[in-house]
Amino acid sequence: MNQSYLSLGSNMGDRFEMLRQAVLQLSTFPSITVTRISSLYETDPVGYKEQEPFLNMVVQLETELNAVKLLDVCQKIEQNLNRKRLIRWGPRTIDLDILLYNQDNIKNDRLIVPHPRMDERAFVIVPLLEINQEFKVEDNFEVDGVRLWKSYKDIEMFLQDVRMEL
Ligand SMILES: Nc1ncnc2c1ncn2[C@@H]1O[C@H](COP(=O)(O)OP(=O)(O)OP(=O)(O)O)[C@@H](O)[C@H]1O
Ligand SMILES: Nc1nc2c(c(=O)[nH]1)N=C(CO)CN2
Repeated sequence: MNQSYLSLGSNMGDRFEMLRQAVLQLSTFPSITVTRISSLYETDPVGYKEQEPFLNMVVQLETELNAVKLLDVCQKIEQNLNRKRLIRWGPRTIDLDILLYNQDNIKNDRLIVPHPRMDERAFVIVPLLEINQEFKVEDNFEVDGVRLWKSYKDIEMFLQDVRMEL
């Protein structure tokens, strides 16, 4: 069995519902078990700044899929949730990135793992540290623009939560 961590982010439409649907689709995929979820964080946009704040979270999962197959699933979920992306690092309904896959270092034409930009992204590191205390951060790591938005006791409580957010 393989363990992986994914980063999820949304800043278009009903951001909460996008995250909830993405985790629901992951958790109902046959060879994936979502084992932990972080809290949800509201985060200032990084990279391209002229856009709405994001909701971000990180999930831990176990899977029999190899990393490229897992990426296929992530991209399928992005399509299902109607992701449209016009600007690099710009607004999106949902983004799923593979942060870690076991302790593997992967580099091929579709995938780089660990995710090459994760170390500099507080919106990734803060939720990741919440569910993976073994992850080592750089000494000068700064947390800026990341605010706790909502926490859940467990995955079921998250999946059952229904709210309308515009
Ligand atoms: N670890 C990874 N997780 C997800 N996609 C990756 C990874 N490494 C490389 N990729 C590739 O990156 C491509 C572009 O991904 P995407 O459009 O989500 O980028 P982005 O989210 O805008 O930017 P960033 O990669 O900085 O988060 C994907 O088609 C995928 O093949
Ligand atoms: N706060 C925040 N900023 C971003 C995000 C994101 O998920 N959260 N995703 C990006 C593209 O990967 C670019 N900038």
